Amino acid sequence: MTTDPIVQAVELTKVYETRRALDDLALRVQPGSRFVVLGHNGAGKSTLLEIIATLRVPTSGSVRVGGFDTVRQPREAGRLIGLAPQSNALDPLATPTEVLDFQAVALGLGRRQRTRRTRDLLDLFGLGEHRASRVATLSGGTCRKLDLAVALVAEPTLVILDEPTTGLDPLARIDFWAELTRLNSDGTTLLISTQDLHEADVLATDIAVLREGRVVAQGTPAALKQRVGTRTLTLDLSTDAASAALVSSSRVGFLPDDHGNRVRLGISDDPAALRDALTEISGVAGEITGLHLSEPSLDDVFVALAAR
Ligand SMILES: Nc1ncnc2c1ncn2[C@@H]1O[C@H](COP(=O)(O)OP(=O)(O)OP(=O)(O)O)[C@@H](O)[C@H]1O
Repeated sequence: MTTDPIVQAVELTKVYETRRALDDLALRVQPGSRFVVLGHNGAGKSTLLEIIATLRVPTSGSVRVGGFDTVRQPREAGRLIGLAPQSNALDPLATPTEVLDFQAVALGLGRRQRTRRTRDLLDLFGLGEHRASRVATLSGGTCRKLDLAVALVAEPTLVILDEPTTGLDPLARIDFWAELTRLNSDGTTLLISTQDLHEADVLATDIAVLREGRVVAQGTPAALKQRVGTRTLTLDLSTDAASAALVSSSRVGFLPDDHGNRVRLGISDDPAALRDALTEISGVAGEITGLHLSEPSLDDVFVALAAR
């Protein structure tokens, strides 16, 4: 069964003066997914998210959100979207209660509705104890939760987050990822940009890898890893000399590692390749002191794509 995408970008191009930030880009985001746009600095992530969020106009091509064209029907499209921007745009002197209430006023909610919505969102993100503290005194993680709460005031079906965990410490990031997953489990679609491979791996149901304004790969994390990554066999030998001898004589392609006594081999499921690798390992000079097989990672995906 196919469902209509919540976001569909077609032949999307954005040129800033002479700089082509997006180049004939195509993208489909399915409802209910956690869709991560992954790319280095300058890949075009913010530009893409801002066009989808109706904040920028493309040079050519189009984006539809929930079927509404973001240029011709920005109000209709915008009603479906909650945006948590990249930079911290919160007023440092306001309290979380005031920040949320201000957003509710901007959306035209009545007083009773505003009070209820503010209270519910403070509860949802465990922000109750900070309700009357000034934003300037809150931790980075708490501010990011408040950013997310602001994006949710309008009860959007699509939440867009631009590099949401930049600057957070590891525990705050894990906590924030849990909030995002919980939010998504209620059916909200998440569209997230990041340059962090680990974040993409933890969060994404779908990933689009962006490079120089183009989608160079798209799929589930598992599919992307399978597509470009082979498993890696790591072997520790008792001496550096034994590992050097294996590397120089290897026919299956053992490579040296930073650790002098360690060698690595990219390995596939092909039975003949496996047999050849095992034959070489069994003939190794010296003792094998460690053996480890690791699954392909998103790092492998990135390295493979960067080499093309
Ligand atoms: N307002 C602008 N005027 C001119 N060039 C811009 C503008 N905004 C972005 N660019 C350029 O467009 C390209 C894409 O930028 P964008 O901010 O979309 O990338 P990004 O992947 O979000 O990068 P980052 O991770 O650093 O935020 C970059 O080369 C950037 O310098």
